[in-house]
This record gives sequence, structure tokens and C-alpha cells, in this order.
Amino acid sequence: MIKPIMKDLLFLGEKSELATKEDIHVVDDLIDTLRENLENCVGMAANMIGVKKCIIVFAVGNSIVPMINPVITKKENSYVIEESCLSLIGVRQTTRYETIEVEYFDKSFKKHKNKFNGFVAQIIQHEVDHCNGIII
Ligand SMILES: CSCC[C@H](NC=O)C(=O)O
Repeated sequence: MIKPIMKDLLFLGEKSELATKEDIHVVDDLIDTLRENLENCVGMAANMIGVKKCIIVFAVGNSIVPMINPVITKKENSYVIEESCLSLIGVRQTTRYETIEVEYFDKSFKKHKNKFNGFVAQIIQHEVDHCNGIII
């Protein structure tokens, strides 16, 4: 179901809890909401739709990839870049890493450890920050 996007920065500044199998329905809500906002959004975290659980989704080509309880375990080659966010007015400068390694669970709660580069890695870092209560 498409959900409204939170603009409450106080709420978004709080750390999310680990998601469990009971939170799986949130993945579909996030996918629906991101699909509806793809014109101005490439990734979302569950707290952006009011759910304080560590779940993120992001667009890769025509697909939307979900990650449950993502943890960035390695970061290589930092750079500084400006980012924006649907939950924020304006842009902010931040440090990101060109290559990251992420441990996460898929929708079937199967564990994965994968490397990501470039823009996809940047989106994942942005969304994992949201899970940790950081808005850029
Ligand atoms: C380049 S990372 C930017 C991610 C941002 N998503 C919000 O959580 C967005 O603008 O889609």
C-alpha cells in the first residue's frame, strides 16, 4: 500500500529497531511507496513511512531491491557529495564511500553479504543512515 512520506525530522532522527518476520508486510508498503515516488526518489527507509524498523528499498534499473536489517561491514574510497532527501528541504554535503560491503536479509529472511559500487552504494549508505536516525 502506498504510504505518506514523513517530514517529522524528530521522528526520523531516532534509531530504528531490527526488523523481524512480522515486519515483512512493510517491505511491500515501501516498494509501493517508492514506485509511486520514483520521479524524485531513488531509495527509501521504513522510518520515512512511519515505521521504525531497519528496512530499506532502492531502485536499480527497473527493479526495486529490498534489504532487511542491512549493516555496512566494509567501506572503501571516500568522497564528498551533496545529497537531498524527500524528507528534507534543500541539499546537504556528506561523505560517502565508492565501494561498500553489506550484510542484509532478503524478503525470505535469507542472509546475504554483497559488494556494491557507485550510485547504488551511495543510495544504500543514505538509507542505512536513515535506519540509524541520520538524515544526511
Ligand atoms: C543519492 S542517495 C538519495 C536517496 C534519497 N532517498 C531518501 O531516503 C533520494 O533522494 O531518493
